[in-house]
Amino acid sequence: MATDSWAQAVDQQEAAAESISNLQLNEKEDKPKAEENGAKPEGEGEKTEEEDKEDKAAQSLLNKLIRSNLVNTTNQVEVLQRDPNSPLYSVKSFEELRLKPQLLKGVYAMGFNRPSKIQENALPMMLAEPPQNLIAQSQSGTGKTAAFVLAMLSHVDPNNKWPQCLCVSPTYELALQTGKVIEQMGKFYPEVKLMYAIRGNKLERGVKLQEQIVIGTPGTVLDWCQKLKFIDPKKINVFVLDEADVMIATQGHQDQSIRIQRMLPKSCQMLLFSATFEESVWHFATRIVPDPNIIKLKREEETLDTIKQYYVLCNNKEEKFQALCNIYGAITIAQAMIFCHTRKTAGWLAGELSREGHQVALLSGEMQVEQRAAVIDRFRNGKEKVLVTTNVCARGIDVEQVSVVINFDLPVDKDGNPDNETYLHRIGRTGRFGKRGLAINMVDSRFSMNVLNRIQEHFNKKIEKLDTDDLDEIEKIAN
Ligand SMILES: Nc1ncnc2c1ncn2[C@@H]1O[C@H](COP(=O)(O)OP(=O)(O)OP(=O)(O)O)[C@@H](O)[C@H]1O
Repeated sequence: MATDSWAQAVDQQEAAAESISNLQLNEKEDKPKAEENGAKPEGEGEKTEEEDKEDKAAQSLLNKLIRSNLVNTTNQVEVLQRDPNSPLYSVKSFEELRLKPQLLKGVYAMGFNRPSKIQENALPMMLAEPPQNLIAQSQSGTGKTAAFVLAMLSHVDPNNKWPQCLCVSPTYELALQTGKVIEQMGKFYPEVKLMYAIRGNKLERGVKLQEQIVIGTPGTVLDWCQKLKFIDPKKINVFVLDEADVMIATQGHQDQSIRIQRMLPKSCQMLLFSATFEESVWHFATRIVPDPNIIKLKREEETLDTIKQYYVLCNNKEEKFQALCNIYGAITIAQAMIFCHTRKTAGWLAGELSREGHQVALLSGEMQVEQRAAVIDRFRNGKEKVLVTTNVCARGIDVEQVSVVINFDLPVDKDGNPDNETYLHRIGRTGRFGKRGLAINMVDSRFSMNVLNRIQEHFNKKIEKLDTDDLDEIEKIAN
């Protein structure tokens, strides 16, 4: 998807300060032919699900909405200190951090008993005197937000009635989510006030903010510092840039963030967080954060080792549906996720399945993020047994109890090449959920057979053929 259209989407969203649904723009009619053949979607200016995938901001928000606790990982944190000779502190308890009592109370009230893996190292660095700069990368749900919120709250002086901490987030909704964490953690520290620098928030000219923490989107924060002078950037002593990987998807946001950073004093502590760390994020991070300490926590690797993989040969989507019914008729499936390439197929399939009497949940790109979060929640709680979805909606979402994954359409990128990474995400398991699983791929054309073969080669794991007209054969795969 072109960066420009994404940028435009974000700008519109900020301007309207409305719901996240504005991010799902202008979907035109799907092209049924391409979809039925399993061929790659052709699109001139058409926004397909694969392009929606780029919608990282919505994905990130979805993850936040459905996450109720920390993501566990057995990987070790990697720490690169700016000064390798200085001792490396890590803490195993929040007491060791000598937090203000009202903050410690806030942390415990949130149900945190001990620092998360990334917090063990990040918190001592962020709270050190003199302040240290930090670039931290770890997947969503590992405790980054809680860490920098605690650092901001620790560094403000509530007696000073001006902004001292500035936090920029890629979208209005993400800023609000972080704001909620600030409010929760600062519950017993009511002297500290928070202000949202987002486009819908209009202040009178000439006002000087009295709130100690300002959180907002880059464009508005820049305006408030530069043009409108609501904030004196020279008095900021902590600058946080959150979700750097989402931020850089918009060129405008990158430039604005850099311009904000340049207005801040040299002594200001700079902190940058990202869920991923590709080259472009790294390049941006080093422009925002001089002399950084670096903390990285690797994602847990997914593997196909404990998964039995099959494919079924069909001619069209009706046959694929029939094959699915045969599978359901032969084996007991507690919960399954079924992936389709387009919203249209997903909608059709969900309808057919519920006509067959299945309790089906449908996740679709035109749903608002909050609605999607609610659907995932219901499915997780077992209220529905089948979740039909396109890739974009379910990306990065772990539903531990799902034992069967069906690729009604195989994952391909926008050029029609196999999307191995997505295949692994859908089907693979991390060590944590090391249960055995079953994956069934529907093949309905020479094109999709070719995709399947290439996926097989890529992972060097055999995908067995399954005859869904043979009930005995299907029964065997469940054992
Ligand atoms: N030390 C902790 N103990 C228990 N729960 C924690 C701790 N730190 C954070 N959490 C909780 O874990 C979840 C994820 O934390 P947090 O949002 O800080 O992670 P993140 O890495 O910023 O992820 P995201 O970018 O998706 O928000 C939240 O529900 C948060 O309340």
